[in-house]
Amino acid sequence: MAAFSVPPVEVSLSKRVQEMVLHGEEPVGPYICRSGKDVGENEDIMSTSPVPIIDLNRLCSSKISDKEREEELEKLRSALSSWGCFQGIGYGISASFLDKIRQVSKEFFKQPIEEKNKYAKTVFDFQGYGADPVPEHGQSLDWSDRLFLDVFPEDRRQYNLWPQMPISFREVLEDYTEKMKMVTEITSKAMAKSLNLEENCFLEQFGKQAQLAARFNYYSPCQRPDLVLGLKPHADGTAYTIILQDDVGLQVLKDGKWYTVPKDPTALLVMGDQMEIMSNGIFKSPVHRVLRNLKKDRVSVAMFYTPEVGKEIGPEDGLVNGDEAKIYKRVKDYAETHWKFYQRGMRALHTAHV
Ligand SMILES: O=C(O)CCC(=O)C(=O)O
Ligand SMILES: [Fe+2]
Repeated sequence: MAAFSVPPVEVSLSKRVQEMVLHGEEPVGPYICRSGKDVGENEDIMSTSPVPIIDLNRLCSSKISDKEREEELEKLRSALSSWGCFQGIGYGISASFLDKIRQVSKEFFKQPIEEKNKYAKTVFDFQGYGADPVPEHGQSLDWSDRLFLDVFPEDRRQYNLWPQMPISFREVLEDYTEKMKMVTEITSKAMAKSLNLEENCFLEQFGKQAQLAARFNYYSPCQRPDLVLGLKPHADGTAYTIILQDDVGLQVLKDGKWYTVPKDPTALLVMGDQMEIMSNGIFKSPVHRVLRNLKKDRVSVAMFYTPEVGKEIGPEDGLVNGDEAKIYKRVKDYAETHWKFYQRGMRALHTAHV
């Protein structure tokens, strides 16, 4: 299968965008529309989308009948094999806590650049404040502000890069990390059960030291949302990513059409490439992007969940009948392979095909 290729963006535009971000400028003038669509495309941002909602409480609670549980599992399987993602609710995390993590994220980004630059990273680093690593000449850059922090295993934390302001940032992120560990456990088990597999099989593949990294994204209001994207079309190289948003802007591609992920204060969106590999292609990993908004800013927290460093993962035995049926092979550190393609605006899933 050919790699998914996103239309290249002019090198000059990429450079210009980065310079403008640094100087807090807004885009004006005849730039190429980065989504390749007509001006005014953002009008569909408010359209309601049928991105499936899965109630995880219905899968875990003893008060739910077997029939209802089966129905929810079927819904989950169908969501992941058609949309490749779902909005998860019922994880048992309070709305007020989710508001807290959105709040500290926004407060961090609203600070003056000098304050944020205390946590600045170089263009070669992953962790810290600032744009993605930029080794590729002409790599297309996103119109967003970012903070990227490894949060689990704990020895990967670089606390010197964790913001000291707002004052509660560290405590809230530590708490959020614990909650996300619980979310990955519930989600991985639910995914396995939806495929009639032993519930721990995916967790065992990821390993006990599976990694979590938080990417805080901030998209300021933009005078020309028709000209720039907050985040270019891409898929995630993670086992799966868990996205918390405070407003609309995120869109997923399905059957050639972009759908806006609705705003739901307690929902966590789940999607990622490695689940496609481990489910032997039954689940799909969707391409997604983020649009900018004329008047409102937006914050999201993407928690990247990846297998332990150096751990091989592959299609579950229960899903393949002999090697012929295998669509994907076993891979190791796929997220790194993915990253190299991502920087060139491409997908990496073809590298995992048999
Ligand atoms: O901002 C969002 O909602 C999406 C973020 C995302 O796709 C990413 O960080 O990979
Ligand atoms: Fe993403």
